[in-house]
Amino acid sequence: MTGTVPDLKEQAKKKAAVAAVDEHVKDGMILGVGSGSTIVYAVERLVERVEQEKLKVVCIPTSFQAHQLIVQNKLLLGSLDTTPILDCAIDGADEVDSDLTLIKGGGGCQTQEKIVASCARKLVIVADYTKDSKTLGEQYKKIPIEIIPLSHVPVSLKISDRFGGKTQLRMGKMKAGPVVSDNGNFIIDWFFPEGITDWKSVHEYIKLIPGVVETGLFVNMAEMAYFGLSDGSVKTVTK
Ligand SMILES: O=C[C@H](O)[C@H](O)[C@H](O)COP(=O)(O)O
Repeated sequence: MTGTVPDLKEQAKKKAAVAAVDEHVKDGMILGVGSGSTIVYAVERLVERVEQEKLKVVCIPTSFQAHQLIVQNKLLLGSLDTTPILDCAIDGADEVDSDLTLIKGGGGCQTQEKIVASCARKLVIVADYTKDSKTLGEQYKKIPIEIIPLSHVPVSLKISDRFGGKTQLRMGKMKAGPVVSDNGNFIIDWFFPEGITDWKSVHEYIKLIPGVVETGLFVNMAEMAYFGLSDGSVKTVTK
């Protein structure tokens, strides 16, 4: 059986990504391109459709990774400077609750992802079945928070004093020292305690702590989520 579970998960990511690109991408649109492993499948499908249907789609990246995917696949690269209003953004998530509140930033990209999503008429999430939860924390136990480097100790203290739980400065795997985001900042992972329900207030409180750049909580932003399931089907949830 070893090896079949990861394959199922990859298939589920791909199914969700293909379904979302097929339903939401239209000729002439400005599209936000998210970050992470699921979005790679969305870009693959986008490339197929652009080639087959001769679509003109301007792509706005949400990270260095997304920028590279767009450039390497010879898609049309745009920016928020020239196109600050997007028709749609397609992105992954680390966990999605039944209200479509999201945890994002497992790859440290939540700040640019949130900026791009905030400029889009709709945010569509693509994910596999392991991300589909009733409440946040069922599967993913932490909120990634991007911070200005010198603030990591006071920000961590303020979060754990107010809400409990435990914070951890994200450390590099190949790099000595902390992970540095695409914006030159650090990431704190906050392992939150059980029982939190008002994620909007949590986000607002943390966001106002000096030094915090952005949280990985996306509240009232996603309009629709596509989850690839283990049986090969796709579940959609609409706000
Ligand atoms: O920082 C990373 C992003 O928020 C990703 O969209 C998120 O971590 C989901 O990534 P994946 O599709 O690899 O699970």
